[in-house]
Amino acid sequence: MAVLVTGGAGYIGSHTVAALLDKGEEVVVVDNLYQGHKEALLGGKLYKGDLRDEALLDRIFSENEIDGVIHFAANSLVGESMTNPGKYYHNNVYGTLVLLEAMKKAGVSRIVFSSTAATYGEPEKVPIDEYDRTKPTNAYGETKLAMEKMISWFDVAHGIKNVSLRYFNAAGAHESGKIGEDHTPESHLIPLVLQVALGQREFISVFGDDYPTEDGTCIRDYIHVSDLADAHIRALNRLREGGESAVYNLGNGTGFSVKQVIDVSREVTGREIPAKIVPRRSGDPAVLIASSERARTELGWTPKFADLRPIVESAWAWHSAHPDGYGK
Ligand SMILES: NC(=O)c1ccc[n+]([C@@H]2O[C@H](COP(=O)([O-])OP(=O)(O)OC[C@H]3O[C@@H](n4cnc5c(N)ncnc54)[C@H](O)[C@@H]3O)[C@@H](O)[C@H]2O)c1
Ligand SMILES: O=c1ccn([C@@H]2O[C@H](COP(=O)(O)OP(=O)(O)O[C@H]3O[C@H](CO)[C@H](O)[C@H](O)[C@H]3O)[C@@H](O)[C@H]2O)c(=O)[nH]1
Repeated sequence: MAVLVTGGAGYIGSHTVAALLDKGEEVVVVDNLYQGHKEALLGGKLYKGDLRDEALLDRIFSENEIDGVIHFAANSLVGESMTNPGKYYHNNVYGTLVLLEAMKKAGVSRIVFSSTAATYGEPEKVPIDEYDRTKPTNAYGETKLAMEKMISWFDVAHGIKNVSLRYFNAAGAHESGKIGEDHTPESHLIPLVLQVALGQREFISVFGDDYPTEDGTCIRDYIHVSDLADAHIRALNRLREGGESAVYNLGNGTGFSVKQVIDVSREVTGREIPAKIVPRRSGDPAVLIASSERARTELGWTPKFADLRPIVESAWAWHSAHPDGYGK
């Protein structure tokens, strides 16, 4: 039996593929390589193609014995989702519909889904737990919430059991040093800060220092990509054991400000890392911190990277050894 990983050549997907292979799982990947890199796959069988291609999905399910799906494939740039929401509904929501229909046809009844803290929008309280209100403030988060709900209705109607994992800020790289984060364009804080350390950018823009936080910059909950990978496998195994559908937050439960991220990166890299305060980026909540108690209790999940420094160290190990990522 194999696990189908959609978007498996992407950042979090490739780390999950690596973790599945370590556990001796057979892995099948579908990725159109829009953002992904075939070099990021440490094994498994790749179908290069689009999730929205019904015939391709039917072929993948008929050529392989799939017992569960881990679904990462999506577009995830918040800013772009605000200027081109149609792209997000088409790729994220319609893509998920095609996947679910193909699963239904093939009789595959387990899916672990990449959701996001963006489903909550501006939090009513921190830490955020799974019972808190979901009110996305951008089209990306709205499509992820729609995907979660669609998957739940396929459970009600067709018994497709599911776990939606709402992750906070993914960061870091694989311990082997072989795979890491390589997005074009890059929008995430830690890789951008490290690009400044590498001399590839002149300075890091700090999006606002007038937030109601101690140092005025936004606070986020950074979670290591390998800890995320581990949670996906635990979620899949829970479904294999007959567990009910569920939603879990995945974060460390500790927040770090943008300034703290820059300071820790200066310590880790020993480089100066110039920073410039620029206006706020629209749609950024001041503080996002996860309560992951439910994942800890029900999945037995404990993040190995509980502090920011080792997360930045692992990211730096990747970026300094691969300054051009996977290459052009
Ligand atoms: N990176 C984060 O901090 C973060 C936080 C919360 C949630 N997420 C979610 O996690 C998932 C993975 O994030 P990531 O940072 O690894 O992104 P990524 O862009 O690196 O990976 C997504 C992969 O999906 C592929 N893909 C996209 N559309 C496809 C399609 N129609 N058909 C086939 N392949 C397709 C891309 O080529 C890419 O390899 C996304 O769904 C994202 O929304 C990410
Ligand atoms: O050049 C930059 C980039 C980011 N930031 C700040 O750094 C923090 C982290 O920003 P990221 O873009 O790295 O991450 P986000 O918190 O915006 O987004 C992450 O969490 C979201 C959920 O809230 C989504 O899931 C999204 O995919 C995921 O990357 C934010 O306060 C942002 O304003 C800067 O100051 N300068």
